This record gives sequence, C-alpha cells and structure tokens, in this order.
Amino acid sequence: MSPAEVVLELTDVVFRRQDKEILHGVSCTVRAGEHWALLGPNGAGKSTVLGFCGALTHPTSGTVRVLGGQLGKVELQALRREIGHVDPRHPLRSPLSVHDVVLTGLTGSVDTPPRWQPTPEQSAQATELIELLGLTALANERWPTLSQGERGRALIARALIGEPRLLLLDEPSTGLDVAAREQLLETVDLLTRSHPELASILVTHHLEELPETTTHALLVSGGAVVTAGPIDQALTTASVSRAFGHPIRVARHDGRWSARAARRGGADPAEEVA
Ligand SMILES: Nc1ncnc2c1ncn2[C@@H]1O[C@H](COP(=O)(O)OP(=O)(O)OP(=O)(O)O)[C@@H](O)[C@H]1O
Repeated sequence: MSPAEVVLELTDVVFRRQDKEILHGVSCTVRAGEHWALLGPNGAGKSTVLGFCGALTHPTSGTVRVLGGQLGKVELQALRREIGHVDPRHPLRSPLSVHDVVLTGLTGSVDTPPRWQPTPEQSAQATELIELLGLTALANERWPTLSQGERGRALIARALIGEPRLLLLDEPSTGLDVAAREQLLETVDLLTRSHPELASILVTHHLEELPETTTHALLVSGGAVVTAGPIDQALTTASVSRAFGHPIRVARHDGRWSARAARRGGADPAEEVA
C-alpha cells in the first residue's frame, strides 16, 4: 500500500517578527487521514504554526506546502477555500440560524452576503451536516441563543461544507463544560468514519482534550519542535515534561490521554504510563 497523500509539509520553517525569532526551524509532514494534535505551553508557537497550516502567514525562511501549493507561490485565497478552519472565537454577532451559519462556510464570510442564495443542493448539504453533528433539533435556532458546545459543533459543520481536505481546530474545547467537551470530542471522533480522507490538526494545551482518534502529535516549546510523529511515540512523560518545563506524568487510559504533575509514590495500576 502506498503512503497516503501529503496534505501539509513544513520544512525548516523559521518565522521572525520585530527582530525576534519566533519559530526556529519547524518541520512536520501531515498526510490524508491523519489526525494531529498541536500541543505546547503558552507562547510555544502553536498559533504561529497554525497560521501556516491555514495559509494565513508566510514563513521568513523554509517552505510550507499546503494541499500541494507552496506558500508564496500560490494564490492564498484559493488555497484557504480548501481548508476548514474552526475557531471558537467566530465573530458572528447577527442572529443567523444554525442552518445559515453552516452555509456561510460556502461563502467564506461571517454573515450571509447580500443577495446570496444557496442552491437546493447546498441547502440539503447543510441539513445533512447538521444531522451528522447532532444538531437537527437546533437547525433553526438563532446563533446568539446557542450554548458554546452547540456553537462548536455548528462551526465544525460550517467548516466541512466546503469539503475541505484539511480541518484546523483551534482550541475547540475552550470554555466547554465536561459534558459539552466530551460531546464535541465524540463528534470529532465520528469524522474519521464520515470523512476518512480528511486530515486534521487540533490545537490544545491539555492532553485531556485530545480525541481518541488522534493519530499524531506535534509538541512545540519555545518555538521549536520537541517531538513530532505517531502519538504513542511523541507523547511521553519525558517529552511532555520537557515541553512544559515541569515534571509531568503522562498516561493513556481507554484511548484518552491525561497529564498531571509527577509526584513521588507508586503508579496508579489502572493507568498505562506513556
Ligand atoms: N506578530 C508577532 N510579533 C511579535 N511577536 C509575536 C507575533 N506573533 C507571535 N509572537 C510571539 O511569538 C510567541 C509564540 O506565539 P504563539 O501565539 O504562536 O504561541 P501559542 O503557543 O499559540 O501561545 P498560547 O497557547 O498562549 O496561545 C509568543 O512569545 C508571542 O508573543
């Protein structure tokens, strides 16, 4: 079996701003069907890396290839249309319905553009995605009345309607209570079945917020890669402690990850220490 298509490739990416080097040579390759976690402490460089993945920023040196196009050599707007970006800080203020918000994924706008009308097929596609994300009962509810968790799922539907090959999830669990977080993670897990070719990158500070289906991790600290690769090899007590500059014990239980300060004493026998 030949390896899956490369969706994203960062090679020796350096990023400087105002005489400060923010990223010091980041490399990473993401293939179709892979689900990456981008992890690291505050100020590590996660948002900066995500900016390259979303074709929003150019590197100072090094190369970034997104969906076959090299940043700096291709039209960014066209590339961005093939990338689904889920940002929980979506700046919508007007009272659009869930159905209309999902449709704005096709126009790439926050509000519905004046005089824009979806085709019957587009409208049916929005309905289908709303169902996939478990929001059918809320399809006509207005955005301001939705909970954070419902908005998160609606934004995933919005990101998927453009049939992206790459999905970026920027701290999707921020502000969610434990039930809403678990529901969102379950939804993300579901996508591996409904969209098997889709590659995704999920940014978080917390190992507890990783969906079970996460296949790879890129751990960054101080603008450099600590580890990158298959999740079982990349997320270990040693690598996470190094990235966060603190002794942290990493464990995996029933497919889910956890981290806590390392303490003297015995291990919990129920946990698989990574
Ligand atoms: N345009 C810029 N000009 C100057 N410094 C910047 C710029 N963008 C980012 N930085 C700095 O680069 C570093 C990495 O920032 P980045 O936002 O990528 O980190 P992060 O890992 O996403 O952090 P957090 O988890 O706190 O969101 C920080 O020290 C930040 O202050």
